[in-house]
Amino acid sequence: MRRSRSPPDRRCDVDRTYLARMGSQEIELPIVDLGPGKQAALLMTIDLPVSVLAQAGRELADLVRERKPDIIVTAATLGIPVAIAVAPHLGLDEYVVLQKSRKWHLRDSPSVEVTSVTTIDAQRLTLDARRLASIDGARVAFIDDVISTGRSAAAALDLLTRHGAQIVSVAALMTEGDEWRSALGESADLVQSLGRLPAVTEDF
Ligand SMILES: O=P(O)(O)OC[C@H]1O[C@H](OP(=O)(O)OP(=O)(O)O)[C@H](O)[C@@H]1O
Repeated sequence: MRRSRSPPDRRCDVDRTYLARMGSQEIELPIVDLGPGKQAALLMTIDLPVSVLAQAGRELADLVRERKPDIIVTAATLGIPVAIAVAPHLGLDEYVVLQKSRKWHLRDSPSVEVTSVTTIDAQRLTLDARRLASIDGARVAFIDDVISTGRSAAAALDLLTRHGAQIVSVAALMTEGDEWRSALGESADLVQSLGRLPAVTEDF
């Protein structure tokens, strides 16, 4: 695959990749279809080299640290490696995952419906009832890989605040476009990230 060395935020129209700046690092992302007439530069944390994600975790922790979180909460699936990369740099050994798989042991746990930018059908974010005590009254940093429409983060914040969380940061490796600002409302001011991807568009 031919690599373009264009600066961040330049669109690469031939090789179908996009070079983005994520903190101190440059990452090359595939441009993919996200439904009829919609394309995006796709950041998948499972496709990043371990060393790149580790460095990003250090740098995202450097941003979040000033908010003094007691605990990190993330959303399955692709936010999990980000939470694990960030936590040690904040001196945190515990994190909570809002799960998406329907499980017998979660059938009595609180949940909320969500449809993200990538998904075709609605999913549910579930907060394991056994972890409610870790959330109630805690300063929570919600950490995800990407914030695009903002619907996942907004749903997560709704679920967490209903169970006593004080949200002090909504952090992501990258934001995508600006749609998330309206979805998050006042909580948009809490967003921290290492970079920005172009909006999902018809003509990438
Ligand atoms: O701002 P939004 O439009 O909500 O998009 C962002 C969300 O989309 C992705 O998750 P996805 O729903 O693809 O699930 P996955 O992590 O399980 O792949 C990503 O991990 C975020 O949680």
